Amino acid sequence: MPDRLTVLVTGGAGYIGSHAVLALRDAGWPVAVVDNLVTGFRWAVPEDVAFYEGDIADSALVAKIIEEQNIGAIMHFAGSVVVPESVENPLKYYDNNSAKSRSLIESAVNGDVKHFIFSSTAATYGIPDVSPVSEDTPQKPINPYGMSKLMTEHMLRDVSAAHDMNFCALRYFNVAGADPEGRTGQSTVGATHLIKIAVEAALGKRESVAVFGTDYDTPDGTGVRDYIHVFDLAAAHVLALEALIDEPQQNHLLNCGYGQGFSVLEVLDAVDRVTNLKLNRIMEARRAGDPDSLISDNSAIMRSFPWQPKYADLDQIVTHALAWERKLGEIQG
Ligand SMILES: NC(=O)c1ccc[n+]([C@@H]2O[C@H](COP(=O)([O-])OP(=O)(O)OC[C@H]3O[C@@H](n4cnc5c(N)ncnc54)[C@H](O)[C@@H]3O)[C@@H](O)[C@H]2O)c1
Ligand SMILES: O=c1ccn([C@@H]2O[C@H](COP(=O)(O)OP(=O)(O)O[C@H]3O[C@H](CO)[C@H](O)[C@H](O)[C@H]3O)[C@@H](O)[C@H]2O)c(=O)[nH]1
Repeated sequence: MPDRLTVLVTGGAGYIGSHAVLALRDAGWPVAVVDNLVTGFRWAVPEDVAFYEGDIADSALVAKIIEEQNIGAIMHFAGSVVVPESVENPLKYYDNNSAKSRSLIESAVNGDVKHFIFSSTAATYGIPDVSPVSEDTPQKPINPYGMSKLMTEHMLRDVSAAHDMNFCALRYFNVAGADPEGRTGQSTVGATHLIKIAVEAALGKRESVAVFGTDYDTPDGTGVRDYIHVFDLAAAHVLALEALIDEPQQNHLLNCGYGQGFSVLEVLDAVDRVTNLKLNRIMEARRAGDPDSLISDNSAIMRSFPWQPKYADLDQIVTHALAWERKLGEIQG
């Protein structure tokens, strides 16, 4: 069993970060969180977790946290995540995702932090020529969001070669669902993700769900994605931490998905099934920049870590997303 170092989770008040905090705690890892609460929520972090409100680029603050909490590893979720916004305002993304990651990595090196886990994305692949997509598929992002993340992957590769730090970049496919115990979930205001939107519609928070494009080169003409339950994704982060500690010379670049695709219509059918409702679907034109299909080849993560997904089931993902959406209604009043 590796030493119980303390893990600094950046963006731990956000959607995926708050699940990682719970997964780490459940596995017995001491945790601290830094978050500037731009899109996150203070209440999403348990009271007994050390919480620092501030920016990852505030080097004095990060140095203080590393010192005070004896940080041995960083899980870096903090960032800006809206693809169309990155097209309109690329400098925001190159600042918050690339420049500020550079600053955080520098703080990690200066603070002698030995392990770094980074939230990367399938958006670094752009529109791949192959399906499923493996890690050696050329990374050709088609938007500033994907490019801003790819730049950070490159920084980590170079820094780990020059300094005593190893890293794991996890390239998430489509993250969805919520903590099965209902402790946290996706609370993002104005979210654009399909499953979040569909459960909002099921609860009457929206009138309808738009289906963006019906003429894709897919079996039913709508976009196909590989949806991964956020609980299983958080578990993969804990395994990544343990792998980095066990083998300090080894880095990992790994896709996170189940290797199974579902179309937009299949997702909406699942929501109908789970809720016993019929969502109002509005067929619309394609959304700019959407690939037909994005499915992960997940054989590398299955080989590298003892990862055993528990919720690789679309109906389970929808059930948990729906339960959280209900609870969120109560929290928000
Ligand atoms: N949601 C997805 O489907 C998805 C897919 C691939 C990758 N990712 C990546 O996962 C990470 C988490 O995404 P999420 O969906 O949980 O988003 P989120 O917006 O819910 O979480 C991001 C958190 O980071 C905080 N933050 C942002 N900039 C910060 C800064 N400069 N300093 C300190 N805190 C800051 C926000 O307040 C928020 O709590 C992101 O890096 C994102 O790019 C998400
Ligand atoms: O209201 C909606 C929302 C989405 N879609 C469709 O549903 C699919 C999934 O769209 P999402 O917006 O849920 O997710 P994306 O695949 O666009 O992108 C997500 O996954 C990417 C990686 O694959 C990036 O990480 C990105 O940050 C994250 O939002 C796409 O075919 C999209 O066109 C609709 O039809 N209607």
